[in-house]
Amino acid sequence: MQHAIIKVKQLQCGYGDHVILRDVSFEVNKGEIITILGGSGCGKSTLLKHMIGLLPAQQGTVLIGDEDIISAQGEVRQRILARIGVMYQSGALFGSLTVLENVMLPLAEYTPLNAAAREIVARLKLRLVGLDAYADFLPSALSGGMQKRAAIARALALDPQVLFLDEPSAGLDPITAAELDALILQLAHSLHTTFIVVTHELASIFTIADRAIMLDKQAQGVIAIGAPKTLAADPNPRVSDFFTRHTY
Ligand SMILES: Nc1ncnc2c1ncn2[C@@H]1O[C@H](COP(=O)(O)OP(=O)(O)OP(=O)(O)O)[C@@H](O)[C@H]1O
Repeated sequence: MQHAIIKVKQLQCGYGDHVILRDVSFEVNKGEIITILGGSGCGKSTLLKHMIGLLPAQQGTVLIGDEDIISAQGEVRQRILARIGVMYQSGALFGSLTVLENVMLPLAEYTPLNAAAREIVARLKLRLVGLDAYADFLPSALSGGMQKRAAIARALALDPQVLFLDEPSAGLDPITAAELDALILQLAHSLHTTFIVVTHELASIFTIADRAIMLDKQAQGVIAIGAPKTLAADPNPRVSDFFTRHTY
């Protein structure tokens, strides 16, 4: 039986009174890789930011496990946040800290581990993403693809059940982007982590996604959910045209 680890229910999100997405409802099963798709400005990042509790929802709930990240406060909120890892589009590594120190940061913030234990855990995460030899480098000394891997290692620091990635292949060449896809698949299979990935990249979508959620600016919401192959053959052209790069 499938076990939903995330349940988004009638979520309405936006900024202030301005609504970007309405009535968004879907579930994500444990271990699934879900991609969030849609044209520029349709609200992919906005949805992601609501799902990680960074922005207040106008309506609805986002259950992670059985707890609502939207309304959670204090200790409950911290507990939910410790269950998720996030990689932002830019990678957002601290430039003045080494790669190892970057990965150790969440461990200092959320765990009682001492410095020696934090280092052991952080080195393990760097090994998982193939960067163990680069622990003492500053992020600026790494290539774009390696910076993304380091950011994923940091997002993995707390052994999250769910990893959110915002456009992980942005700015990468196709070969490096494909290597990152392979890493995502490897992590999903070996750690059974659930992935929610915002991406425009068709190659990535077909490679990694079990299911895709398509948002639409005009509809202000979800217009399709399903396996990429199914969406590519959807009778609604607003869905299938995304896969053939048809423009309006
Ligand atoms: N901080 C903000 N305040 C007000 N409006 C915002 C803010 N951030 C984004 N928006 C608006 O919300 C809408 C959705 O933006 P969002 O960045 O979520 O789209 P997206 O699908 O991720 O786009 P892209 O693919 O271009 O990154 C856009 O119209 C954008 O102008």
